[in-house]
Amino acid sequence: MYAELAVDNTSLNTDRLFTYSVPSDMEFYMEVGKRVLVPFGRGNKLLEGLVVNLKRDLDSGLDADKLKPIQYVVDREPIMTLEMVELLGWMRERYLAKYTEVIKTIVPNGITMKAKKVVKVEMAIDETIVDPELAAYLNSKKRMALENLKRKFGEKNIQKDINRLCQMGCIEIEESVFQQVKKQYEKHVERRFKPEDADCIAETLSTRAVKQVEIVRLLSSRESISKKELLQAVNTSDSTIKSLEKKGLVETVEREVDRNPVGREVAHYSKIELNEAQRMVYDEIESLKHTKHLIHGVTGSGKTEVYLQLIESALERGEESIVLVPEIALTPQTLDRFMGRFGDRVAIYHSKLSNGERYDEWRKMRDGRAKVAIGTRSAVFAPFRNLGLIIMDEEHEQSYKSSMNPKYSTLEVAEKRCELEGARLVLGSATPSVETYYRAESGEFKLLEMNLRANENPLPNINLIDMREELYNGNKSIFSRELYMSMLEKLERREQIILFLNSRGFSKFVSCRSCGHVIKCSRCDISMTYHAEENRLVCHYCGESRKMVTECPECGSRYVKHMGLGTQKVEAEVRKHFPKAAVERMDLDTTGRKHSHEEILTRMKNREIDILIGTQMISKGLDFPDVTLVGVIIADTSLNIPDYKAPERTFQLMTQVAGRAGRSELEGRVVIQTYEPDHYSIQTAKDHDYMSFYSQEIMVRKLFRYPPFCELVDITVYGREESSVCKIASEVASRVKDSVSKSETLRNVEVLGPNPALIYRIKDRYRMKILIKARREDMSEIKTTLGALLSLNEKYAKEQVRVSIDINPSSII
Ligand SMILES: Nc1ncnc2c1ncn2[C@@H]1O[C@H](COP(=O)(O)OP(=O)(O)OP(=O)(O)O)[C@@H](O)[C@H]1O
Ligand SMILES: [Zn+2]
Ligand SMILES: [Zn+2]
Repeated sequence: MYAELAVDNTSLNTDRLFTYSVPSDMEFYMEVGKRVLVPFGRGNKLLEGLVVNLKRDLDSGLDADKLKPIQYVVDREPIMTLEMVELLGWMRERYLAKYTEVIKTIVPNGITMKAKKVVKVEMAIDETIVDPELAAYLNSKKRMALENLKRKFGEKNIQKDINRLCQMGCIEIEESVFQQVKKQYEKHVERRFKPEDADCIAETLSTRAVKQVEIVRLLSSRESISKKELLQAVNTSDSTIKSLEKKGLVETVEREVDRNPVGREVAHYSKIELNEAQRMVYDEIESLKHTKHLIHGVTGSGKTEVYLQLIESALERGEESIVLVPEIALTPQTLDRFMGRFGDRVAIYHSKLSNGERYDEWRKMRDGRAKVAIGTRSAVFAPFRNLGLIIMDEEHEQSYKSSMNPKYSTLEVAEKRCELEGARLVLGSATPSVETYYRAESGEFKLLEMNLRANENPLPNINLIDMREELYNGNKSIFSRELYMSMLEKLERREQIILFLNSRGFSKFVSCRSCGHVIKCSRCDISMTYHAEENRLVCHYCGESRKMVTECPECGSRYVKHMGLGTQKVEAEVRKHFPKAAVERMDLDTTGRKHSHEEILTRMKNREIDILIGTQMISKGLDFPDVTLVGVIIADTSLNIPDYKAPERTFQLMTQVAGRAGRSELEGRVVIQTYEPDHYSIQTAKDHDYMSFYSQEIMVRKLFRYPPFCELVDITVYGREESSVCKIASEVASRVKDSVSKSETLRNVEVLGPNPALIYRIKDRYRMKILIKARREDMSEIKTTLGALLSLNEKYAKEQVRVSIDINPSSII
């Protein structure tokens, strides 16, 4: 038998499978998806590999005698199912990534092992031949990591001795594997008497042994208890337990514990009777297996309850479920609903978990103790074996696209996984992405609508305020009169306020404060970017550039500015104008500590905060009944990011933020301040009119040829030396252009660039971009060229330049 392995060798630039022979005594437990250790390269260094394929016959061109044998099998159970191994291969091709990169994405850090050198003592060491302390230590331990030995005695002191002992055959150095993440153990006290004997035992114990009696009584109703808990409950010390142990009534054992990633108790969250709209959606999804669904439901329509009940019915069938939420929506509120309904059958999975926590959660799923995984994008790889359902909430969110290799789209991976494993896929959003909605219209997803809020309250009324008029009328403050008055009113009624600042895109675009005109590129209809160093405006799509204007080309006003306003400034203004209100700010600065995010939300829930100021972080998932006013300080900042997705993002943000207001019986109000009240993103958001937004946006996409009407390939060339980056970027561009123009079939492919990236320099690295627009059916041919490009990275590395490729990036700035 032969095995094809993906070997974990980071120094290798070629990405292929390596063939090894499987020793015959290993054959019966060799399986695809298990990890093995193999000697690699000339030095026969012991490396880890994943079994991707098993074969009876050898491919021609390979010589059986020259193959090395596999040395160890690491896993007793495969770490990947056959379907996951297939997904691995698919991801590698789709995202032009390496095997090892994809494996490390699918299986969490900490599961992967590292080979370590271990010293094994073969025969007793005479203390006269080496340092006596070392000899004594070796003799007492028999086996230890070389690392530890070095640490204890110092590298220089032992090197000679170790070599000498090796030559004499007293010790041997071997490679061994250690699990990087240690399991955690906790002491438990177990009952060793029959519960019905408890009374009898209690009587026989000395009358002075009150605490012992208490423990016996406590254990009469349960088999075991953690020692810590027991000591607290009975308020006693170790010696009490020891006495009982001596009498053979209890025994202390070590038990493995799961780390608790939530770190708090969660209240039960009871089932809610579905209303008619929810019921229809639920029935539809339940009736069709193997299908993809899109729930388009307004904010507060009760999508979460539908998810919960779908999971429940999957559980009844013995199937597992994955719930994906965007990074910023993984709030305690969301978690509580799932944990509150399904308890410890829920595993949590996101980037903020420690390695140990992630390892625990992973095994909980793999071993079948958890049946529901909830988490951010990597939860799509939850190691379930009988997957029935993947739910992707807020389907349109950017954080579902990975920006690290493999640069995968969570939606695509979820689709593929559902196809491979015969599971249902359910997408949910109040503002589906244009691409997804387009696919739903064309029948690829089953479209399900929920148009009303679950509690039958109307959606909040949205007021648009034209900030140009405010200025015209002499109001230079960041609050329009309308917003100011509304805030006063709500504070008086002791209701809560959320102020939202769209932090994306500040200082980037240039606009006229009197007429609202934004400087745009003449060829791309995208706002130009202000480059302070050269005092110029540049279009990041086509490269057009011109001098920064001093007066508005539209109205001649000299009040042309690039914008700049942060949450801190907003907070200061709020405190100045509303000195009595309890104000809190929630942004990246204030939520750095591990649970600070939770703390702020808890205080919000407890009504200790009157005004919560925040960025994107507070735009979704929050369900506070007393929030009756949402104010958007400036809406259009995200509109002017030079990205074709800017209008869509703005519409989504406005709709989501507005959705935080008026979720209970109290009437909600939203005030959106803007310099571009006529833009279709803002107009349609005001009317809660997704369809109207979609139909305008899809026309723009078609006209300018953007997704869903093409696939985008974003090539970034970056490095420290500006001239090398530019040189290689044009080389890359002409390679791509060449292969496109030579091809018969690639006539519809456009290659744009090279152009400087929006953020031209990050951490001293210059970045150039090349953008390819292609049809989906052209992609496989293009990938040949792209693959060749990536293999040139080795050559480019000499000039410290790298090429990175992103298929359908979440933004192209
Ligand atoms: N059938 C129902 N009857 C009454 N109330 C309900 C029902 N279903 C859900 N709710 C309540 O309605 C509120 C909104 O529901 P939920 O948060 O699930 O909506 P959502 O569609 O996920 O909203 P968003 O997209 O804004 O996060 C919640 O407080 C929930 O408890
Ligand atoms: Zn103007
Ligand atoms: Zn342009």
